[in-house]
Parts: sequence; C-alpha cells; structure tokens
Amino acid sequence: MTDVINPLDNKLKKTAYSTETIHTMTRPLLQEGRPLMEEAGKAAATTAALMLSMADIEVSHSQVVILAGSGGNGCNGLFAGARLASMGAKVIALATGHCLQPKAVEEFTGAGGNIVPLSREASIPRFPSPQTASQEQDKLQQAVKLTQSCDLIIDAMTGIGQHGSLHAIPEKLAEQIKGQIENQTTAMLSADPWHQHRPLVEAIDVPSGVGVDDGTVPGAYIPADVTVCFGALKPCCLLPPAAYACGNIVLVDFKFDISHAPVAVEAMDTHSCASLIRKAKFSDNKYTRGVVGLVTGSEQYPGAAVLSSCAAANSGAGMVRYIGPERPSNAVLSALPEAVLGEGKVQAWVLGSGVSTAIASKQTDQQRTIISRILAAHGDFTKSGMDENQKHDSCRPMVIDAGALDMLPLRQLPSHVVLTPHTGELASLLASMGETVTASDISSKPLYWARRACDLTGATILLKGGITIVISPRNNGDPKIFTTGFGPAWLATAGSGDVLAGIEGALLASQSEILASDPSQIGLVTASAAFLHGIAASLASHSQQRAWRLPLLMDTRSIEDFTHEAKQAWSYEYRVGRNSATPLGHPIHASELVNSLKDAQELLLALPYLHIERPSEQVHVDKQVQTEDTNNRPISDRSRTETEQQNLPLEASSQEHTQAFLGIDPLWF
Ligand SMILES: NC(=O)C1=CN([C@@H]2O[C@H](COP(=O)(O)OP(=O)(O)OC[C@H]3O[C@@H](n4cnc5c(N)ncnc54)[C@H](O)[C@@H]3O)[C@@H](O)[C@H]2O)[C@@H](O)CC1
Ligand SMILES: Nc1ncnc2c1ncn2[C@@H]1O[C@H](COP(=O)(O)OP(=O)(O)O)[C@@H](O)[C@H]1O
Ligand SMILES: [K+]
Repeated sequence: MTDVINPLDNKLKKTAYSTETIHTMTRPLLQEGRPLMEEAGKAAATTAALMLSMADIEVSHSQVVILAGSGGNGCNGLFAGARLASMGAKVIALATGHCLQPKAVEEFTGAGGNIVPLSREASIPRFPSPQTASQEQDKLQQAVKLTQSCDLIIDAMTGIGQHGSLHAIPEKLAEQIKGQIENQTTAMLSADPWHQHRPLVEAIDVPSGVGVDDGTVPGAYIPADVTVCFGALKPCCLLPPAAYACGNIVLVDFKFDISHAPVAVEAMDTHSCASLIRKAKFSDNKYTRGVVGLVTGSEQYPGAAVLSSCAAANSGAGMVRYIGPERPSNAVLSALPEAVLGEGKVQAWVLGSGVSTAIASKQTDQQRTIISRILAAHGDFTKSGMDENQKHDSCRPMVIDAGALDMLPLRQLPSHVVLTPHTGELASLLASMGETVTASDISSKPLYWARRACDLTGATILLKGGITIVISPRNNGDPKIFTTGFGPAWLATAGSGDVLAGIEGALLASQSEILASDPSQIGLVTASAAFLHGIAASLASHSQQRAWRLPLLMDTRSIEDFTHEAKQAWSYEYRVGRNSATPLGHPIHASELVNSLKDAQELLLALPYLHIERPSEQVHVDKQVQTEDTNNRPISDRSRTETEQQNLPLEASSQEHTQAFLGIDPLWF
C-alpha cells in the first residue's frame, strides 16, 4: 500500500479560514446530521490521552481539569471529559460561564465527571453556584489551585464564538493559569516539553483568549502545549503572536469541502517553496537565469554588501552585479570574485540593506544617491495611473530593505516592489505616512499593520519575525497573506536580514518571467525566499526548532494511525542525536546561513525524487512483511511491531543526506 499524499490534505494542513467561512463549511455537515460535537470530543480525548502518555502518565491515574465555557467549545470539552472519565481519569469541569449544554452535562456526569460552577450567575441543575462575591472569589482561588495540581488542563472556555478579549471568570482564570505556566516552565528551551513540572495544556479548537481571525492576543489567554483544531485551521493558528500560543496543532479532519472556500492565510510549505526554485535549463544563459543588482552595504557596513551579494549568488542567480563604494566593493569581490561591479541590466534589484538612514556619511549618501536614482528611473506611479502590467514593464521587481525604506515614492507602488522591514522599520515607514504606531504596536498586531502598509503603498510587505508575514495586493479582492516560520530562533542574528534580502533578490530575478506574466505570484515568490532562509538556518544550526510546524492531521475514523504518527512526531528523543546533541542545535551567524543556502535548494530540488514514507505505510510494511526482528525473533503481534517501529529509522531512502534532514521532520510533507 502506498499512502499517496493527498494534495487536498496538504492544502488543509496549510490554509486557514475565517470563522465565517468555517461556519459556512460546518453548516451542510450539521444539516446532514453529522454529530460534530461528539466527533470533536472524541478527537480531543484521543489527543489528551496521547499527551498524558507522552508525559508517562496513565490516563487511569490522571487528574484532568476542564475549563468549560457555556458555548460549543465547553460542550466539546465535556464530551472529551466524558471519554477520559470512562477511561478511569479523575475529571473535574470548572464551569466558567452561566450554563452548560444539558446533553453534554448528562454524558459527562454519567461517565463519572464532576462539575463545579464558578460564576454567581451560573445556573446548572444539580450543581450549586457560589451565592456571594466572596464565595465566588473563594471558588476561583480553589479552582486555580486545582489547575496547579492536575496533570492536564483542557481549555474549553471559548472557541470561534469568542467576542473581544476574555472577560469575567475566563479572564481571571486565564491570567492566573498563564502566570503559573510561565513560572513553572523550565526556562531552558531544550527541556523535554512533555516532562515539565506543570500541568500540560490542551486547547480546544483555539487557545481561549486569542484573536481567532486576526492572530492577536488582545488580553488574557492560556498558552497551549497542543491545540486540537476542528475542521480547518483558523487564522490564529498561523499568525503571530497567537500562533505561538497554539503549541503543536492537531487538525481534526471533518472532510470540509475546502475546494472553493476563500483562504484567509496560507502557510508556506516545502512543496510550494520547491516550486519556486528555478531549475537551470540547457537553453539558459547567465542572463536568463536572472541577474540581480545590489545597492547594499556601505563604508560603515561593508559586511551587508558581502552577505546580500553572496546570498543572491547562492540562491540561484545567474549573475550578481554589485554597486557601492570602494570598501564594500572590494569586500564583495574578495568573497565573490564572480560578482560584476557597476551598473548594467538586471532583472531585479536589492536596495538598502546595510545602508544607514541615520548616519549621513559621504559614502552612505553615495549609496542613497544611487538608490534614489534607481527608484526615480522606475517611474512615478502616483501620476501615471498605470495598471499592474504597465507598472511591471516600467519597473523591475525590487527588494527595498533597511536604509532604502525611507526613500520610497510612498504610494501606488507595483506589487512586485517588496518591502522587507522588521517591526522597527515598519513603524518608521508607517509614521512617515502619517500613522501613529510603535514597533511594539506592530509586534502586537503584525497582520493589521502589515496590511495597512500594503494598502498604503501598494507594495508587497514582508514583515520579519519568528513567523514572517508576507502580504501582497491583489487586483480584485483582499490581499494574499502567507506566513512562514521554518527557521529556528537562532535566525535572529545580525546580518540575517541582509542574507534574506539577497535571497529575495535572486528569487525575484530568476522568477521575473513568471512575475511578468502573472503578477499575482509575487506573494508566493516572496514567501518562498523567507522559507528558504529558514531552511538554511535549520541546516546551519542543526536545529529542529521551528517557529511554526504543519499540523498533524487526525481522521477520527483511523485514530490508531494518528496516534502512531503523533507519537513519532512528538517524541523528544526522536529529534535528538541525528545531527546534533540536542534538538535545538547551536547558534549560527549570518555567513553560515549563506553557506547553507545551496544545500537548502538541493533538498528542495530533491523533493520530487523522494519517496516519503508516512507512518501509516510503515504500519503496513511492518505488519505484512517484517515477520522477524533484527535478532531473527518472530514478531508475533501488533503491539510488539509498534514498539519496534519506534526504533526504526524513519525511511529506507537511499538519499541519506536528504533523509537525515527531511526524515527528522516528516511533518513537512
Ligand atoms: N458549530 C458547530 O457545530 C461546531 C462547533 N464546535 C465547537 O464550538 C465552538 C463554537 O461554539 P460557540 O459558537 O457556541 O462559541 P464558543 O463556545 O466559542 O464561545 C461562546 C461562549 O463563550 C462566551 N464568550 C464569548 N466571548 C467571550 C469573552 N470575550 N470573554 C468571556 N466569555 C466569552 C460566551 O458567553 C459563550 O458562552 C467551536 O470553537 C468548537 O469548539 C465544534 O465542535 C465543531 C462543530
Ligand atoms: N525570534 C525569531 N525566530 C526566528 N527568526 C527570527 C526571529 N526574529 C527575527 N527572525 C528573523 O531573522 C531575520 C532578522 O532580520 P533583520 O532584523 O533585518 O536583521 P539584520 O538587520 O541584522 O540583518 C529575519 O529574517 C527575521 O524573520
Ligand atoms: K478554547
């Protein structure tokens, strides 16, 4: 049996939909009479049991606390609790709202669960509510204590029905529980995530308190170890900062029809990125492969010139032209003898990395003069009223970074002008357009502000961060939004942005024909560069840390397959000892990123040749073919086979180099 990776599965794993769209996709299933609440409860209970087992806790000896709100989310929590209780867990539901759904209460209490209403206004038959403010306060404190001592908290306070930031009891609970979790979580990132000295947290559908559609965290919320998301991903699962609160995501496949559903946000994956790596053809010459022109670096920051030029050269450009003062020019030549100095025809520009706006030294002025000449030569789009195609013809694709960001003709830019600010640079850019905003405002609402910049300039915006957001305008309709977070946090290192600008330039140049015929591809090209940057960082640092991972897909009809896959993916040991002593790998500096870029592309180009085996296949192979273990002992039963499987290398592919990297993280495929 070959478990072919279903393209729609893959789409489901990387696309997020607004709550409105989720409701639209849910409706027909409910009309068919699908018991979605029960299915959701089963999925949540399966995940909870798995989390406990990862922490070496027997479900039958576990203590579970459910924070149950009065809507559908709380209902999911109670159905999950009923299953856990029937498996022998001691389960208490803290009712955080006014009521609970009677059918769920019946199921839950019937299985042995207990309910404690926390609100004075609660009305839950058979379970008395606190009567006074002070009783309510006491109950809340007892509840918080209970969450401190249990093994697992199931956060089912609010889901996609949440309006605004949390208030009332959910707000108070979330504040205190978040505080506890932060205090008790080992500061060392390398600590085993399943064996912290604190309860595990499973979020139902979304972590309560996050901005479901905009990815913000507007107030109190509870960060989760695992979020069990129903039907389809919500934007908060992909967008920073909320995505950081989701932990590992389990996506429960309700078989929504997503084929025509409007995608709110799309995460980059290896397949999309690989499709944007231009393969060299025999009919190519160095010009057709893409010429990148860089006006980067300065006397003061010659290194930025080297990093951006070398990154462009290592990312598949046919030729790199560098323009700059003597010191950076010499530095570029000595690192990259094949660079051509001076102006000439290019397919894409990289402007401004390592060019300071603050220091008006003579050399900086020189770079800025060239940049402003290049920008001016590309026309004044404000007056001309050109359409996207005309703009494309009169303006090369370009990356505007760092010291060039304050030199833009600010409005009506074509979409293939890509601005690559970090939060501080975006704040300055927006301030120059009359917005009152700080870098910290942008960190809190990155999607909102990136979109604002996109609306105001017409350009594609790449807002850097652990998860990077790319937002590009579309002729008709909302902008296209991509997120990418392949890299480990080691990527936050000086010069890393210069490398990214060079990669961007190379991809814009090598894909300039595609961009000319279909300008709407700019978001994908831009996001691919950021994704490639992340792969290079992972390779260079030998790190398994990712700002974001594709979710695990759960089909509630084949729970066993899911459990097996999840165990493999979540097993800490599994990630240790391949290339490095810990899953975190080691620190890197920007030049190492440059060196890893070629390997990163080799991996992506190898993808079509790889036969990626998924765990379900191994179950099959092991069951049907492997009848003896390595010591020639017969393998007689399924449970034995599964034990053995966990010690097997993931794949039997011959491409060991690729496998060593890709095999560690099968979730990317
Ligand atoms: N629609 C469906 O049929 C399905 C719904 N499901 C579950 O149901 C959820 C949606 O259910 P609902 O629409 O009932 O809504 P929720 O359960 O997400 O939230 C509504 C409840 O939260 C409270 N609330 C809302 N905003 C609040 C705030 N800011 N602070 C404090 N409390 C707040 C409300 O008073 C209400 O009690 C999904 O997230 C999912 O978990 C899933 O089981 C799948 C099927
Ligand atoms: N916490 C983080 N985790 C992973 N990557 C990060 C993190 N913070 C920043 N990055 C990435 O590191 C790079 C930093 O770029 P930038 O701030 O321009 O650096 P520099 O100006 O030193 O070149 C960006 O690609 C950004 O996405
Ligand atoms: K929740």
